[in-house]
Amino acid sequence: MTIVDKLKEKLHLGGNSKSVASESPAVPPKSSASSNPAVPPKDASPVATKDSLPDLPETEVFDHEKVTVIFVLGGPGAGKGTQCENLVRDYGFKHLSAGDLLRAEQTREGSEYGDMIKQCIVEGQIVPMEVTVKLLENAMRDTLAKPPSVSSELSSAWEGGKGRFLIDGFPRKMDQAIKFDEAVCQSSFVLFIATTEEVMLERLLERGKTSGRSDDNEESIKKRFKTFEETSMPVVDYYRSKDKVVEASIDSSPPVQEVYQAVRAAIDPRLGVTAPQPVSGIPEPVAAVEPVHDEPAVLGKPL
Ligand SMILES: Nc1ncnc2c1ncn2[C@@H]1O[C@H](COP(=O)(O)OP(=O)(O)OP(=O)(O)O)[C@@H](O)[C@H]1O
Ligand SMILES: O=c1ccn([C@@H]2O[C@H](COP(=O)(O)O)[C@@H](O)[C@H]2O)c(=O)[nH]1
Repeated sequence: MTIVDKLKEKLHLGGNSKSVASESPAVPPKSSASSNPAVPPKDASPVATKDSLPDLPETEVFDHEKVTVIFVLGGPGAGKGTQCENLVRDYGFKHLSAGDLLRAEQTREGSEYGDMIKQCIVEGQIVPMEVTVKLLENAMRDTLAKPPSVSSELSSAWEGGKGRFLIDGFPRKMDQAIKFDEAVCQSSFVLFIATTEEVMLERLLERGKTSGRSDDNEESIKKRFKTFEETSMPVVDYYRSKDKVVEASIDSSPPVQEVYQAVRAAIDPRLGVTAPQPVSGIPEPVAAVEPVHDEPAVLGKPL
């Protein structure tokens, strides 16, 4: 068994993907002074060496004809998680936050990646994509094996191997976008929400009073803004160039419910949603319907 195989076994990151690197002889990391191969030297940007990272599959693991993936992007504190909660309730999505998965892996006992993730998060840096993509792949597999309970109107979204995921805060870097679309599941579209740095800073500092997050402080927040502009906005632009962003941006400055109205109006046409039935029972055209927030969306054909 190679070092890579052993690491994967310890990490529970193996999945059922075809391993290429694990067949090669293990090459110990050269640049890290740490005994943990995934931890970068203190003065370097936190990059793990290729050998210490999980292998990823080469072709799509989940059939995008059955499994719908929507990426939810926006700056730190723009309100992605908040809007996802609403969408889960009304559309029967499974919400997967890349940040939450990384934080869970960071504190998982025995994780070889814990220190690296911790350092990346506090520095506002992007964790090497192999780790995040594998965590997402595993979470999707687990969810499809045990689908969430949804209302009867929405149950068809999870039948016969089908599923629908909101992947929040991912992809943050071009390599992640390309790898996920190619090897995990081709994404359907991107929901992009945006507000000013001033608003995001205020929200995050407020959240930081109770969140316990190591990056909800002014120093980390500024670094996260920089990474978002330099590394993550090109991802949004890339999807925009492929006409996969629902709107140029949804302004997330107004109150939550107002933002949610804009979110629903933007995603419904892409989802093929038929309007929630009005009291009279006569369906109205989608464009004319003011979203009814407490009613589930009736989903049309898969994307
Ligand atoms: N429209 C809004 N108006 C006021 N406060 C909001 C709004 N949307 C979200 N918030 C608050 O702002 C904070 C950040 O929101 P949220 O956690 O949803 O952002 P996020 O984009 O997921 O952040 P991160 O990228 O850091 O995980 C939360 O405390 C949330 O309650
Ligand atoms: O794809 C990703 C997503 C997140 N990260 C790291 O996690 C933190 C926090 O992310 P939130 O979405 O705000 O919860 C982010 O700043 C990155 O350090 C990542 O590396 N890759």
